[in-house]
Amino acid sequence: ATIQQLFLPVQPKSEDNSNKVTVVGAGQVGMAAVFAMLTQGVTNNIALIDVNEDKLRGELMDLQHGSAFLKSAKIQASADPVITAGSKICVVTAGVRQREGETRLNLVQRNTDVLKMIIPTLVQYSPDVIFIIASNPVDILTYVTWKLSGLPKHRVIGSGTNLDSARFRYLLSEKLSVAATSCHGYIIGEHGDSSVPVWSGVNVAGVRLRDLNRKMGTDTDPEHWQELHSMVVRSAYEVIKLKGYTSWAIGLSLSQLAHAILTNANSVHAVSTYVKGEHGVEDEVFLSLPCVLGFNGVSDVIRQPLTEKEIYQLRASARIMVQVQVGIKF
Ligand SMILES: O=C1N[C@](c2ccsc2)(c2cccc(Oc3ccc(F)cc3)n2)CC(O)=C1Sc1ccccc1Cl
Repeated sequence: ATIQQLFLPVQPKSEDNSNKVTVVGAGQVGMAAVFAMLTQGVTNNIALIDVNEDKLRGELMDLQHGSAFLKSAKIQASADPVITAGSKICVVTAGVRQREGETRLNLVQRNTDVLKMIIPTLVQYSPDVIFIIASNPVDILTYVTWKLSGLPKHRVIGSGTNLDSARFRYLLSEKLSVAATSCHGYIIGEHGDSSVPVWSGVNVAGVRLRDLNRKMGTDTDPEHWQELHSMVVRSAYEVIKLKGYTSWAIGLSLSQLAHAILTNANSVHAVSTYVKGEHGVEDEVFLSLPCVLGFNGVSDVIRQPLTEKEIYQLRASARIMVQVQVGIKF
């Protein structure tokens, strides 16, 4: 037959799971992350999990139809977690969205109930997995995943303020007319409205902007740099109002985190990590700090010198995390 004539079989093809990534949740964030990882060549082995089988099938077919434009990607999609076996990374975007007027604790409990069903199974199929949590509220759900997974804390990471920092760097790049990749600055702490910009670290080519304007980030700053951080928060709400969700920036940020881990880059990223013992935080909470990411997840946390005010804000967030965490039914 034709195929026999075409091929002389030499040996079975190998199963390569060396860069296998599972994405849980085929929603806007999950699919943006999948698309970013495939088009950036972060991985060519993806398992996509969701409860909605029709959505999964549609996304799988649509992605497979792009194969001629991708580097021989192997894409699987199923509601059955067996396809995730042997994953190096599992990106969790699954979760329910906050309802009108819903309390954060209620949202946390509903998302915890989702995680209770999937995290233990994912660890069984991929015991060496590293989790990257993107579901909200991300800092608390990263803690929940750590507890449910039983994995060491360096193997459970939250996207945290990676997106906040990316938006901050974009706004800075617009203000300075310099590429965002050359504008450095970290937003740390609790993801979202209460995040903490570390003004002392904002720099271009190592030149600290605060050395040029000592009032930077204070209420008496004539240049109102604090406005840049407020814009980070406001733009999140603006995007929701305009398109109903966010996807591209968070998808790219998740792809970058996966890339750092899969290539053992040891590059530094603001991600939500176990911060007990740092900056005077005494509780078992996850907040964002600059972390060195490689094959084993977080290898180091960067110890930035912080102002009294920055430390106070971190500790205030830690107290709020604990208040919500003690109310969670595992
Ligand atoms: O860009 C984003 N889109 C979001 C969203 C909401 C519905 S779909 C996606 C979004 C936007 C605004 C508030 C908002 O409020 C929430 C709601 C629940 C929750 F647990 C955390 C934040 N969520 C999720 C989210 O975390 C971001 S990033 C962000 C959010 C607020 C301030 C600063 C930043 Cl950097």
